[in-house]
Parts: sequence; structure tokens; C-alpha cells
Amino acid sequence: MKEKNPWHRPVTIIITVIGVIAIVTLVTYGIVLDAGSSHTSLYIYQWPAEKDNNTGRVEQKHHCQVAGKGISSYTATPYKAGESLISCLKEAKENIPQKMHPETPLYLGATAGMRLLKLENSSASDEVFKAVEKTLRGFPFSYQGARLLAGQEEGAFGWVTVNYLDDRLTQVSMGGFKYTSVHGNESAKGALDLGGASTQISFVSDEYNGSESPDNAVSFRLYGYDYTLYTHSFLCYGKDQALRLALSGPTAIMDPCFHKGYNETKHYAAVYDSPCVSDQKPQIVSETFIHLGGGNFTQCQEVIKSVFNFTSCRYSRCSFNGIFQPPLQGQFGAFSAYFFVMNFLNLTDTSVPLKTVMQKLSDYCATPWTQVCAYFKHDIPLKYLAEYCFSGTYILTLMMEGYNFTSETYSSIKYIQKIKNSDAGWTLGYMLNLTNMIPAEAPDSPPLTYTSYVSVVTVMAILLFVIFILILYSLWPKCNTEPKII
Ligand SMILES: Nc1ncnc2c1ncn2[C@@H]1O[C@H](COP(=O)(O)OP(=O)(O)OP(=O)(O)O)[C@@H](O)[C@H]1O
Repeated sequence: MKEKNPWHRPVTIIITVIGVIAIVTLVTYGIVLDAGSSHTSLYIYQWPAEKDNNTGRVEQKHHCQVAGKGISSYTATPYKAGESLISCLKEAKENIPQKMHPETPLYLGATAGMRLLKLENSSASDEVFKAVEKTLRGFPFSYQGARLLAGQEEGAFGWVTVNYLDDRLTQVSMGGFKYTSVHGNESAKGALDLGGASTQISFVSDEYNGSESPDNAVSFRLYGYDYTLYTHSFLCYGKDQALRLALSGPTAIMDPCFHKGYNETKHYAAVYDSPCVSDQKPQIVSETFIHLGGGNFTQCQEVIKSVFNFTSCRYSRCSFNGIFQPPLQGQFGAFSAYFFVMNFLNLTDTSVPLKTVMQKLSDYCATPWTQVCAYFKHDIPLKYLAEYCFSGTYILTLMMEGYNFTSETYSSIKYIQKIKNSDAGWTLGYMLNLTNMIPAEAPDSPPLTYTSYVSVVTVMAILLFVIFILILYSLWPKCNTEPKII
């Protein structure tokens, strides 16, 4: 059968092609791998392709958790560190349109696990990085490097992420447009990050300008505001290494931080094969020790306090281990293990008085191990389950004794996992920095919101399309209705 309008098929194809191109070019992507001490995570971020540098535009599109342990655990077989990343990188290929692969930046940042490995065996750490780099280069993305993040960077980028996602760096919303307002120190939120091997505290304080203990200062100019951030990363004070610090010693340990009835034979090597505790290894012949639970919150607090050194401070004030810390100021977001642990314990509500929080944790610690197992073992890995009493007590002790929060200021902490669907952590801040997504100066004119931008692009595309059709129509060969005299 003959078609009535033979030209409508090419037009449909053209519309589809224009539509697909428009949709694809609207979005840009970036990939960051967080190679932590306990595991590696891959994050894909996306943002509108037009570059107006506005805040709050970048969002997490996808998260992939790499199976197995962190890359620092592959010292004996470094190539496996590279191989471990392949399945998440394949997922990234599927989640980003193929056309965009070559221009998608790909970063890997390694944190405290690799910091410890570097201290212990720097050539082993180089081998792991080489293996990881080889894998990353084998994918069609724009590889931008795999590197070790300094603790200060980890803290500072975590702070940038939280404040960026919370829209605290610059704008307030007015009538659909975003205007720069007087923000700065008073609106910024502090960041508390508890990892497996290190922990970071970062905040701005009116009483800190970087002159006392300049090593703790990071200065930024973001959207026209100057920030002098106080940040410190405590290596060995992430929750896994802190547990090793707390577990020092004799052949049979009655550990108040584990539930009564907990009874495991453990290898000394597994506890002491870390530079955080290697000098405390007991000089005994036995290879194993019995780890027994005592289930006593108050005693657990005492054990945990002993891993902090409060005796010396050469500054006007310190947190612990002789590290300077200015007075705490403002709200804080506490993420990573802070959230995982307090969420399990059902203690994320900081409007609950601290005394009540401690009582609930104390009751939990006193629960016999058999009862805890019977209740949770199908849902929670046993390793995590066994450690929640220790981890919860460690978190409260670190905050109250270490960082000097009080029962009054405890409510200024919010336990967070995600902000607007993006995970809290250093990765987003790192990518924003490396892609120059946050300008030093505020944009001159109020930029369009994303919805307005999409509307303008859509209207322009329709207009162009109509013009195109009109031109096509005027050029199309027509039957001449006039009688012709040949
Ligand atoms: N659901 C959970 N319950 C309890 N602990 C958890 C849970 N999920 C992860 N963890 C633990 O929380 C800790 C922090 O995890 P995270 O991924 O932030 O650390 P990391 O990046 O591996 O460490 P680091 O930043 O020190 O290199 C780790 O010890 C991890 O094993």
C-alpha cells in the first residue's frame, strides 16, 4: 500500500535523533571510587550539562559496593585489588550512556587503610596502586588518577559535601531563583566522619583563624565567601582500629564492650597486624587468646577512655592526643559508621537526652549474647552484631570525652546517611573540587533553576524543529497544479 505522506518517516527519525541528542547532552557524569580501609565503594554523580556552577546541582545517580575487603588488604596479591573493582566499573558502564563514557572523569581516592599500608610497607602500597590503576585505565572513562588522600583532605571534602548538599554554602531560594545571601561561618555545618581506620572532625569556628596550630587549617573561597576550616583526621581512631587499641593484652580478655556469653578464640596476629597497635604486641608464645564478653557499659567506657591521651596539650585547648581543637560551633552532621552504628542501636534521635541514650546503650550492652544473636543474626553480619556495644560506646566516648561535646551540645549533632539521595562522605566534595564545580566567586547574575533550564531548552528545541519543518516543507518538490504547455 502506498503511504499518503511519504516524508513523515524521515521527519519522525529526525525528531527521535534530536530528542535523544537533547536528552543525552543534558546530563554530565563523574565517577569516584572511595577505596576505604574496610571496603571500596563506587559512586556515579550526575549534573546538568550546562555549566553555571550553581550549588546543589550535582546528585548521586548510582552507588556500587565492591565485594570483599578494602584494597589495602590485597598486599599478597595486588592484582586482585584491581580485579575486585571490575564488577562495579561494569555497572558504571551500564549506568552511563555509552556516548558519554570518554568524557566521564574517573577518580579513585584511597583513605586510611592505604595510609596505614604506606606507613607499614610503602612498596606494597605502590603495587596495589599500580594494579588498581591498570584496571581503571582498562575502562572507557576519562581516567584522572588513583591517589592517597591526606587525612586533612578527607575531612575537608566531607565538610564540603555536607554543606553543598545542604545548600549551606551560598544560596537561598526566592521565587524560583537562587540568590546569594550572607552566609559563611554561621550557617556552615560541621562534619564528623567515622571510618574503619580513621576518624575526621571538621568545622568552622569564629575562634579559629588558623594561627594556632596552622596544620589544622584548610582555607577555601567558595561562592564569594572565605572559610577557614578546622579539620583533623585521627589515624587509628576509626572504629576497627580503635577496637584493636582497646583490645590490648593478656591471654584471656574479659571484655566489658562485648556481650556476656560472647566467647571467641582469636589470633593475636589478627589484632596486632596493624601499625596502630604493633608496638603493644605482648611478648608471649601463645598464638591465640580467648575473647570473652563482660557486657558492662560503664567499664567499657573506662576501657575506651584509656585509648585517648588527655595528659598533654601544648595549645590553648585540645581534643585528645595533644591535638589542638577550637571550641565546637554550630550544627554537626555525623556520618559513615556514626550512622551505621547509632541507626542499628535505634539511637539516632539526638533530641533524646544524652542520659537516656547512655541508659539505653547500657541496657543493650548488658543483653546476653545468645539473646542478641537469636534476635538479629539473620539480618546482621555477626561481626557487626558482636561489635555494636563497643562501637556505640566508642562513638559516645569519642564525642563527649574526645571532642568535648556536652549533654547540652549533643543535640547539635544529626546522624546522617544521605542528604537528598546522595551519601554523606568525602567523594562528592572531592569531585566538585577537581572538576572546578564550586567557583571561588558567586555567579554575577541569578542563574536559572534546573527546571527553568530544561523548559528553555525544550522551547528552543521545539522552535528549531518548527523552523526546520517549515524550511523542509518549502523545499519539498510539489505537483504543479497549473496546466503546463510544453
Ligand atoms: N551496617 C553496618 N553496621 C556496622 N558497621 C558497619 C556497617 N557498615 C559498615 N560498617 C563499618 O563502618 C566502618 C566505617 O565504614 P566506612 O566505609 O565509612 O569506612 P572506610 O572507608 O572503610 O574506612 P576509612 O575511611 O577509615 O578508610 C567500617 O568499620 C565498616 O566495616
